Amino acid sequence: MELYEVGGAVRDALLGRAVNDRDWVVVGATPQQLLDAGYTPVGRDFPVFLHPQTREEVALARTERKSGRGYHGFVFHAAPEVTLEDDLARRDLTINAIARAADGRLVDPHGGRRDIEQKLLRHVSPAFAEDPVRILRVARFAARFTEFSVAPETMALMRTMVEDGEVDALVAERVWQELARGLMEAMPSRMFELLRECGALARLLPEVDRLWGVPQRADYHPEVDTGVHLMMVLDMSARLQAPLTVRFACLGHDLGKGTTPAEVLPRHIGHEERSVRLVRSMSERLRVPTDCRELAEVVAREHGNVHRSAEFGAAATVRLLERCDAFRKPKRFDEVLLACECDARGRLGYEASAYPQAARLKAALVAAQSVDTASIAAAQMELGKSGPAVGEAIHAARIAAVEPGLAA
Ligand SMILES: Nc1ccn([C@@H]2O[C@H](COP(=O)(O)OP(=O)(O)OP(=O)(O)O)[C@@H](O)[C@H]2O)c(=O)n1
Ligand SMILES: [Mg+2]
Repeated sequence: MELYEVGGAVRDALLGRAVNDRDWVVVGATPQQLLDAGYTPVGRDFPVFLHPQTREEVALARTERKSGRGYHGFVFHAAPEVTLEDDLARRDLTINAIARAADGRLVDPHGGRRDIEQKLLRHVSPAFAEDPVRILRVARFAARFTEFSVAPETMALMRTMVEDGEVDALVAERVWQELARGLMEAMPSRMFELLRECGALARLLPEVDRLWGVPQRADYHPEVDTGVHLMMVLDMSARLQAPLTVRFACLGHDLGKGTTPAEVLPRHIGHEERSVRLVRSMSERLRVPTDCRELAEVVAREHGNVHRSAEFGAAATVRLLERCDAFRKPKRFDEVLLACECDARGRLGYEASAYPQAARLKAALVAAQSVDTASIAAAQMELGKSGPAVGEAIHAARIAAVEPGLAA
């Protein structure tokens, strides 16, 4: 049997990028031979094994045939007579279909090196269409390899796949997995722009797709278009190295602007509440993890208030902190502020602006946290008061604690 390194690791090495996970393909072996050599099988029917020492993934060379729609219905054919070339031919992109033998020799039947030089994301063969997840993969590779463009024939194929309803059959988990990865790349906007271009965004995230063509007030938003603004906010979240929770909150914060009645435009009165509902339904549909979803809801609801908080007095400031649940979740509150900063700076001409609201609210939270809630509660109990009275006394003490700092 022969082992070849394949896929992302070979690509990334040729690109001069750091290599994280390595994938291998083995040719001329049976599953039993691998088991005898100490490899551990992954899953049941999938011809993938873990190397006895390195634990890296080693897959039997295989061909794939699709027997159904969406992400179900794959039939694998792995046998000792399947060649390396057969295996490379079933892969998604030419840059991902290069193999490296143990002696360093490259096997590159689809011009992967040429496409790396020309910075092109190009599909290997029409078999690309057998796996609709690949549309999302191309989009997230575009967000990562920001210099690369999608070959016109690959874009055309992606469009046809969308028209054929292929992305409608994708399961939520796979969509979220790819979206989450793309959000974490260097230029998330490129993922969404590509998905939009091939029509997949309208199928997968209609509430996001709808934002293009929706105007905003030019005095707040010189870029005017809501979709353009959203892309700037996402790229700002990458520039500020925000975690996934924050990037997802950025994605959701203005969804409500897509359902503003035409006669109100370019104003968006009450868009925050509409955003919250849309974030909620989108999160449910995609099975978005709870931490992402909860942060996104808070940011959707409160981002306007956080922006305006520069002019808030002590009482309004404490109410904002309480609505954000900042006392119980101070770390999450930092993320709320970071998402709001991305929103404020994700506007044409504001990219380098300061966001003093964040420091001001953080200082207010620290001041309000100094309030000794336990002894206030005890004192109220002593007076025979309970529940709401305790809450009011704590609230008042927090306002008093915040006041001096805001005046300074
Ligand atoms: N839907 C898919 C998934 C994977 N692959 C192939 O399997 C390899 C390994 O897959 P994976 O690790 O998911 O992607 P990488 O290309 O390694 O990218 P990453 O850096 O994100 O791991 C890919 O390079 C590609 O050749 C494919 O053709 N179609
Ligand atoms: Mg990989």
